[in-house]
Formats: sequence, C-alpha cells, structure tokens
Amino acid sequence: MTSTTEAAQTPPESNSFQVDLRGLVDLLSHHLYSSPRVYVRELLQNAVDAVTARRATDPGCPDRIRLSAEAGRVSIEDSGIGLTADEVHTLLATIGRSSKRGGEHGLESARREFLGQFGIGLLACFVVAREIRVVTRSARTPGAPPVEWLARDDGSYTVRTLPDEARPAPGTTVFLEPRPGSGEWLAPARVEELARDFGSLLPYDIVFADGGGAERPVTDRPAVWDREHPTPSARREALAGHCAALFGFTPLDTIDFDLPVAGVRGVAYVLPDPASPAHRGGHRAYLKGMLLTDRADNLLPEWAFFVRAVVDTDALRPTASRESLYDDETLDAVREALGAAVRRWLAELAAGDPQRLAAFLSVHHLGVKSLARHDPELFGLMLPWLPFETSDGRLGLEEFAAAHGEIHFTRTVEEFRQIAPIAAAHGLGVVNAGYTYDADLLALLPTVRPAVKVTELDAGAVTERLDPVPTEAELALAAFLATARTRLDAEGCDVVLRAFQPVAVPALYLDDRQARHERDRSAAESNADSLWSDILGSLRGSAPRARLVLNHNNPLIRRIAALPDPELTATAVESLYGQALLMSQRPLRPADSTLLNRAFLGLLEWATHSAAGDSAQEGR
Ligand SMILES: Nc1ncnc2c1ncn2[C@@H]1O[C@H](COP(=O)(O)OP(=O)(O)OP(=O)(O)O)[C@@H](O)[C@H]1O
Repeated sequence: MTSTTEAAQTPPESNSFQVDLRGLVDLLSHHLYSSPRVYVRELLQNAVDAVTARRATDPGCPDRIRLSAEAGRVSIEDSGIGLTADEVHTLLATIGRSSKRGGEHGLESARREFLGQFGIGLLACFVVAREIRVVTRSARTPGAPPVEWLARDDGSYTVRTLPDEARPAPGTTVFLEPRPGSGEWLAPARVEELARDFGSLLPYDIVFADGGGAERPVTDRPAVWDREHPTPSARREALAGHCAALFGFTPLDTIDFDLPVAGVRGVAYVLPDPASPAHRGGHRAYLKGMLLTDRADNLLPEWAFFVRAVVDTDALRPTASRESLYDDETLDAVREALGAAVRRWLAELAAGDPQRLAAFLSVHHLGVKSLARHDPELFGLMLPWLPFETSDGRLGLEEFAAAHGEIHFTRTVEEFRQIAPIAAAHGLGVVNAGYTYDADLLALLPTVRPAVKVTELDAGAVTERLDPVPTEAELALAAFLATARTRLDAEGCDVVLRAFQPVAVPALYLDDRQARHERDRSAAESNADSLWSDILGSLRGSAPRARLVLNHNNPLIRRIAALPDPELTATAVESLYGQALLMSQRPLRPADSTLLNRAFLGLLEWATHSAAGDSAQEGR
C-alpha cells in the first residue's frame, strides 16, 4: 500500500505565465496613462532614442525627425538606428523588451543615454490607433533590406521585407491608423500642440508637417534659461514672458537653478500673489528635454509653495507611465538641492537687495516663516524683515525686542485683541502668536538672539503692570469688593481693583492657560458622575484662578461701587463679569450663559421697576 503522500508526489512541471495579449495591450495602452495625449510623447521618444543610438557609433549621422499629421493619420520619421527583421521580432514584438537597457552597463546606461527603458512605450499608440505600421531599415547592418511590421490592437502582427527602394536610407517611420472615435487626438493642430508641449527641449531638431507642404519647428532650444541675452533686464523680461505663457502669471522674481551635481537646470518663478501653504504648485519637470509632467508636486520642498519651477534633469527616473517622478533617494537629494538654491537666493536678497526682499516678503512672509521654523540660520537672517503683529503695530521682532527687552506673547488672536492695548498702555511689549507659525518662531527666537527673553503673557504679568489703587481708595471700596468677591467666587474668579488705561474699559477678564485648564476641569467635575467627580475634585489645587480686574479709573465702576443696594451691586458685578468675559471672546460655559441671562434680566427688572416707580411718583 502506498501512502497518500507518496501518491500525491509527481515530478515538478515547468510552466510559463500565460499572457492574454489583448488584455495586456488594453492594459498598457488604455490604463497606464492618464490621457491619450501621451502617444505623441512615446513616438517622439523612440525617434530621439533611435537617433541617439545611431550617433553613438556614427557621430556625423543625420539627426532628422519629422512628425506629420495629415488626413487623420499621424506618422513620424527618424534617421535613427533602424531595425533588422530579427530585431523587429525581438524588440518591437516582445512586450517588455527594450534595446535600451541591453548594453554592457544595463539599466544604468539606458537611464543615462536614452529616454525609454521599459519596452512598452510603442504600445501606448494603441490608445489612439487600431493599427501601427513600422517601416524600418537598419543602420547597423547596411546590407539588410527594409522591413515592415504591421501590428493590430488584438495583439497580432505580420513582418515582411520590402524592396530596397521602399526605404533607401536607414531609419524608421511609424504610421498610425486611427481607431474610430480618436480623431481629435490625431488632428494636425492637436498633434503639433502636443509635440511642442512634450518636445520643445529635445536634443535634435524636430519638425512638424501638417500636410499643407509647410514644415514648422517643434523644438525651441536652448531653453529660455540657457539663452544668451544682451542685458540682465532683457533676460528677466524673457523669463517673465516664458512664465506668463506657461503658468499665466508675471513672476515677482526668478530664481535660477544650476546644479550640475544634481543634474538639474531650470528656473523657479516666484508667485506674484500669496499662495496657500497647503497648495503644492505643479512644477514642470523635463527629463533629458522631454516633458515628463507639469504636476511634479514633489520636486521642491513643501515649504517652497511660493514658487512654480520648470526644470530639466538627467538625474531623475520616471515611473512606467512616465507621468511622474520616481520617488527615490535621488529625488530626495534633488529636492534638497533645489530647496537649498531657494534659500541661497533669499540669503542673497537679504544681504544685497533688501528692497526686493521686502517686496517679496510683503507677499510671501508665510512661506518664509514656515521655512524658518526648521532653519534657525535662515530665521536669524530674515529676522529684521519678517513682520509680526505686536502691541506696537506690524513690526520685525528685532526692532520690537530692541524697544522692549522682554517679549511677551499671547497664544491666540482673541487674547491679543483684548490684552494688547492695555498691556501696551502700560509699557508691556506683546506679540500676537496666534497666527500660523508665529508661536514656533517666537519659541525659536532665543536660539538666534540669546539676549532676548520671550515669555508667554499670563494674567499675573498683566495685573502686575497695572497701577495699584492707593490703600485708602481700596479701603473705601472694601464692602463693594467683598460683595463682588463673594459673588464671583462660585465662578472660580478672583476680583482685583487696579487703575489702568484706557479709562473706557470698566473691567478686564484675565486668565492664563492654567486658569483655563482649571475652568475646564471644574466644568467637567460638575458634569461627571460621582466617581469621576471625586477624582477630578482631587485634582483641584493651587492652579491660579481667573481674575476680573476692575478699573478704578472708570466712572461706571465708581458709581457701581457706591450703590447702596447689595442686590443691585451683585447684579452689576455679574454684568461686569459677563461683559468682560464676552470681550475676552472665550467660549462660554453653561454656567456663564446662566449668569449672563440672570444679570441681564436682573438689570432689566431693576430698570423697568425704577422707571415704573418714577412714573408713579410723577403721577402723584
Ligand atoms: N523609431 C525606432 N527606431 C529604432 N528602434 C525602435 C524605434 N522605436 C522602437 N524601437 C525599438 O523597439 C523597442 C521597444 O520600444 P518601446 O517604445 O516599446 O520601448 P522603449 O522605448 O524601449 O521603452 P519605454 O517603454 O520606456 O518607452 C525599443 O527598445 C527599440 O529598440
């Protein structure tokens, strides 16, 4: 008896993957790319690579590439390396096979010399063509006859040799037979526009013919940033025109990129209007002169959202769709190098052209602040120029620190609005750190200017600055203050009397982070079940309480303090507390709303009663 295991054992059978050609062609032509437009790029790319390959062995060979669109048909002819019948079988008809990585240095040399590398590009043409015909003659094997390869989108093809006169000179012509419904992609104007968009910087002269007999150049080299200009201002003008044509705006300034180590040349145009830091502008990336994408978001660091860049590089790799950059270490390095170039430009402006820097910062200070957070050196450099909202107006921190020695800051815009005028009236320098990046930068300030002291503004610091009231005046108001303290104790708020500016402000509600925390804790305690309430209660401690600072300079306060009726005094104190709380723009707790309601109705009650009393008296 044989065991089950033995019975199941059969010799391993060697198999190959089965490929459904129709499915593969469909996948590569219709689903890899975002738009049919890429077929023009693939045609140009193969033609350019073919000329590059021929020039490697025959540097003086013709380098003609002619793209034409006529009567709904597109063709492209090159004077490149061409193919023999055998090569047609192995290269054109084998999906994934490319001649461009077969050399002794393999893939690396392909990436250095050629645009293509994957062996799938030609199939992209099936997105607009139902049939691709290639007529080619090898330059490497002069005796070989011309060959015709005819491929259909069902994955079938035929190969035949042609008589000598069918193609006397080496090179290749690719003809596309349109697929029904794709006429718009093969219309002459469209083809010419796409060829210019993709191919204007390609290294050989490419012409376009629309069938009317005229030929127009597709290529327009050298790139605008590499052209000779009679004067720097002529160059600036040319670049501004390029930017306007490309991106639709006139740049505030232009930053040159010339980074031979990173294999990158190009420019970055500074946006004339503020841009959202969350918006990463689409940069235009060319790979060896071929446009790869106009949405290369990851080409520059995130903080450089105030520029749109156009670069040509031979260092980066495309993804298989050739529509974006392969996110690898090289891209990281290029991104860093481009970021460093933008920083250098800023530093040079700071050192040599403060006026231009000021114009730039008036639009893009947010971007620079975002960058400076991670770059103390740059922060130090930009410090005199970066604007902050302060109790002395919009100022640079350096100037502000020189006037105050110590810088106080508030964490929120509301706090700043409420306290800054009062603090300023009493000689305290306050910066609003409620805006994006400002708190981070203030925290960084002592690193770049060690002499400057930066502290968060707390209720204690403000109260300390306000003038104390003479003892006799305070004693005279002792009864009133006692009523007020008792009334507001339940709200977790202390009452103090000070004389401060502006006179028109009757009361100031001050708390700091700890006091706010305590407020939240006690609110949570009153809402919690008994276990939590006990735990939260045990946390109650020495946290500073919020305080209501009454202004002895304010006539209303003096009148309230002199009210004979304790009931009315309590209502008035609640009203002052409520008003100050509203002015501080803090969110109201339910208890605060109840208090405000009560105080408001109490005042109405009192006002209508006394009015009724008056009229009753008048009636007598
Ligand atoms: N115009 C041409 N002249 C000579 N050979 C060509 C031409 N077009 C294509 N070939 C040959 O056919 C092969 C396959 O071309 P295909 O466009 O599919 O891929 P590729 O260019 O090698 O790589 P990629 O998929 O990255 O474009 C090429 O490697 C090349 O050897």
